[in-house]
Amino acid sequence: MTVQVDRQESVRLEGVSKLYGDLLALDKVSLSVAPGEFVCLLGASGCGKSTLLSLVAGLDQPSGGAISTAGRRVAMMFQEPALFPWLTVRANVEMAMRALPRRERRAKAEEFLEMVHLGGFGPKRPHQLSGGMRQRVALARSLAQDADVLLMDEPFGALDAMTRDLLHDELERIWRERKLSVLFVTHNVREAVRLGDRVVLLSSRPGKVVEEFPVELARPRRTDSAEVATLAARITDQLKREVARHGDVAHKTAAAQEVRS
Ligand SMILES: Nc1ncnc2c1ncn2[C@@H]1O[C@H](COP(=O)(O)OP(=O)(O)OP(=O)(O)O)[C@@H](O)[C@H]1O
Repeated sequence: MTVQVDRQESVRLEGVSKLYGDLLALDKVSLSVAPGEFVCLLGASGCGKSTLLSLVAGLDQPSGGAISTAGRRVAMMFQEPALFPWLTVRANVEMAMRALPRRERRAKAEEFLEMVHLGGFGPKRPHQLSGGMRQRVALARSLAQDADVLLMDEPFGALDAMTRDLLHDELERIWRERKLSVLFVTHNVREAVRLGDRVVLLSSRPGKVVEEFPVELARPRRTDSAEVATLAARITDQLKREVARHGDVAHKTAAAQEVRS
């Protein structure tokens, strides 16, 4: 099934379901991301957030429904930077641009490293960098794919709070400068409110969109501000209600049967 995407959407999911054998991971999820929009996806552990990103990235196929990225280039970034340890930082970024001539590739890699504040670190190896710096390299590599849509799966989940704050600032700047559409998965409600134009809450498995929260706070925001804390508390309450519903086996079985039939 194909899905029409209008100019106001970079990514569109319509009634997307995903079954792994008997396990229904996603149940008729409909969601869209506008060009230049930053959408954060929250939900209990195992509710299908990573599954959703991998479907949008085309790494796997949905069992039902349709997904479109309207021909836009999509890059994905994971919690682990997954750099090649035997290559230099610059060569890791260059890997994303193998189609370009060597000289151009090298110049662009330097440009992307500057963008993430790692100018001068190109000749280093990943093990010579901190965790935050390695994640910056991964971000530079994603940007080097010349993507319009950036899918981010808990990219800062393993970092300390201070490093995460710095990376939030950098990601926000790059998102604005490059007019990216971002779909950002996190467990951290404050992080979602700090970054998102919109926070989408998925139910416990099978994942379904239960509520969307527009974030109308001025940018740049501070993770520790009262405004962020207030909205984060509201979202957390709703998230807790979803987690509490997790034992609803009858509902899950019925939904799985419906997708299969
Ligand atoms: N390739 C797979 N084969 C079988 N089951 C899978 C596969 N990938 C994910 N699942 C299952 O699908 C469900 C959703 O997993 P997924 O990783 O998408 O959730 P998540 O919301 O990203 O979880 P977390 O927040 O813990 O990272 C889980 O029950 C998981 O065990």
